[in-house]
Amino acid sequence: MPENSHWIVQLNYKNRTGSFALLFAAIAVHLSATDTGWLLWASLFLQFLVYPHVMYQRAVRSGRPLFTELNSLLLDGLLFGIWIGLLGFPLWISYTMVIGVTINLMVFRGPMGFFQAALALAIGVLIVYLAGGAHLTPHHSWLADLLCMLGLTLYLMMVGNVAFSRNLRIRETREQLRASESALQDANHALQQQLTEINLLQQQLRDQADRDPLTGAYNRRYLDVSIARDLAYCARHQLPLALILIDIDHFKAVNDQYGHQAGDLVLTALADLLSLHSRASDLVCRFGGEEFLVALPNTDLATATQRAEQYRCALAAIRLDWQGIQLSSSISLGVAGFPDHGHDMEGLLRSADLALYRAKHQGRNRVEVFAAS
Ligand SMILES: Nc1nc2c(ncn2[C@@H]2O[C@H](COP(=O)(O)OP(=O)(O)OP(=O)(O)O)[C@@H](O)[C@H]2O)c(=O)[nH]1
Repeated sequence: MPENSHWIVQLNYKNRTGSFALLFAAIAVHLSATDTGWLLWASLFLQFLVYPHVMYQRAVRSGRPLFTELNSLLLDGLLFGIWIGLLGFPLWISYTMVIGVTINLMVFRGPMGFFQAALALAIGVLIVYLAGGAHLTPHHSWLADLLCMLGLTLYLMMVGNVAFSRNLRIRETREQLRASESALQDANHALQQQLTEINLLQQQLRDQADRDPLTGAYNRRYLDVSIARDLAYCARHQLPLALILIDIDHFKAVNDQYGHQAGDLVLTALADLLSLHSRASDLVCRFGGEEFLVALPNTDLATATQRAEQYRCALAAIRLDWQGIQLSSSISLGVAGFPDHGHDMEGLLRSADLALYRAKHQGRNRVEVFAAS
């Protein structure tokens, strides 16, 4: 028996060989009470002892075993109809055949199977009738009836057992599916978390690429991209834009006197202060060593000058604690505005730098606005 043939083919083979053998015995008992010719005996032998094996070989060799098997069930019905007609409708034998064929087809085809079984049986009987062989002699033989009852009972028990084991298998499969689904959900959840972490890390990396690591202010690279965009926007909408260039006064002296780390403290404090006194749309950038630049889109010169003054006063007012020493610093600031003092980044920066230069030369700790001289 090939192991890889369809399970329905296997099942029907077992079912057919067993139940046909019992039917053979029942019909043999039934016929032994009558005067039966050798042809009928031979037919009985072929139908119930040889036919199941032929049908099985046919299904196994078929490219569509399930389809072939279901067709064989219809053929069973037709042949059973012929036997019922030929035997003169013996009660238990007929009943066993009708129930067997009907249940077999209904298992695989539902209610449609019932009608197909009824049709196949009826055609079988009709063939016998048309051939003139039909007669009604439903006499009883208790042994034949007993064999039929036994066969039918065994058959129904087997159908019930198959239904039970298939149902069990379905339940197990469903549970396995549920477990896999839950594992998949867990994996999906973990993946989502990893994705969120990756996004966060990417965002941090982007931020790090755009910012100065010491002060957290934006770096020159970011400024170049951002200011070009802001300038284009302000030019298109005829809005002002101001730059404030800021330089810490005598910063070298802080480093020399208190050390580089004290200088770092001043730089960080200034960056924090600039961010604190700026709008979200402003850009605070560390421009060089101790130089910062604030870009203020949509801000006129007067407002920018006020802001620069605000920065200056705020730094002058704070004292930074460095190892018990109170550090104080001042800044000089140069202010330039678009479009009056330059139309591009270079022009504006040059103007702001000149204003800063003047603030330094006029005594430091002051704000100067660019003025063409
Ligand atoms: N602590 C610290 N110092 C820095 C950093 N970057 C640049 N500097 C120092 O900043 C100082 C800048 O000095 P200068 O250009 O002479 O300017 P200044 O001493 O501020 O003098 P004025 O600008 O003329 O008032 C140098 O000593 C640099 O070493 C930094 O990241 N940390």
